[in-house]
Amino acid sequence: MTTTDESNSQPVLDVADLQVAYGDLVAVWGASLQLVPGRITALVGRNGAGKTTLLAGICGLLPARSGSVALDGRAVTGLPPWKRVRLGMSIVQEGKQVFRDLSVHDNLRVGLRGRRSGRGEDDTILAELYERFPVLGERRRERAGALSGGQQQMLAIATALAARPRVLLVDEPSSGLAPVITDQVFELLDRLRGEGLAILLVEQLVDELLGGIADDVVVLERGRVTLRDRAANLSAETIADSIYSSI
Ligand SMILES: Nc1ncnc2c1ncn2[C@@H]1O[C@H](COP(=O)(O)OP(=O)(O)OP(=O)(O)O)[C@@H](O)[C@H]1O
Repeated sequence: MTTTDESNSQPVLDVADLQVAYGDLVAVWGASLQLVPGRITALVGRNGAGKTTLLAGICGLLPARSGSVALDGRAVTGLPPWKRVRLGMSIVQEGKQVFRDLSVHDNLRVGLRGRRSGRGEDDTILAELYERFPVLGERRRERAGALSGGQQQMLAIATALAARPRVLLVDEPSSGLAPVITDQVFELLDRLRGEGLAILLVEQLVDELLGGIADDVVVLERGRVTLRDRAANLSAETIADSIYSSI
């Protein structure tokens, strides 16, 4: 595996030697990575490499077989997902995961429930989200299922943001979206990075990643990390070589 210097910032998320399995089928064999505030780490690899499984292990949707996950230095490895959300880690799962039969507003209210603090701030957070996502404000009373695919993806991200995370895990947000909408999603992630979020982004669009959205790249191949480096040090060819190294 290739590794280079990490950022000077303290990691907010530290994943160490994490192994995740479905019964006897081990899908992730001891993956390690760190996320720091204000940086986007891209997680790439071909279909079935274990990216979604790794995200599930990090956020607690799947149990760790071994290894650890620490958030701000606190071990969260054995905690259920909702507790990790309360501690500051939110996930946007693949496939525009929204409650299609609930209104836009009620979807966001579900997201608010992930927060640790009381309800006093709910209106402030909702107002901030509608300011950030004006189209969601305009369509707040409509069923989420009536939104376009891009708007549903934005709603899924907004719902994750309602919990005010410091770490955001995002699984292939470009999936099924037109390039112009994908650009909008990446612009949003760029702004969130600027606001200090630590982001782990599963993405197949390697050219887009190297075009500025990724600060760091982690390649997963058959459940193992085969490359970890700053995006600035990498070319699309290097990444492709690593992704397909075992063919
Ligand atoms: N629910 C499941 N039960 C059993 N095996 C699974 C399950 N989900 C995924 N797998 C297997 O785990 C391995 C990793 O799958 P995973 O979905 O994490 O890969 P991925 O890199 O996210 O792929 P993709 O890019 O297609 O989403 C694959 O061999 C897959 O078949």
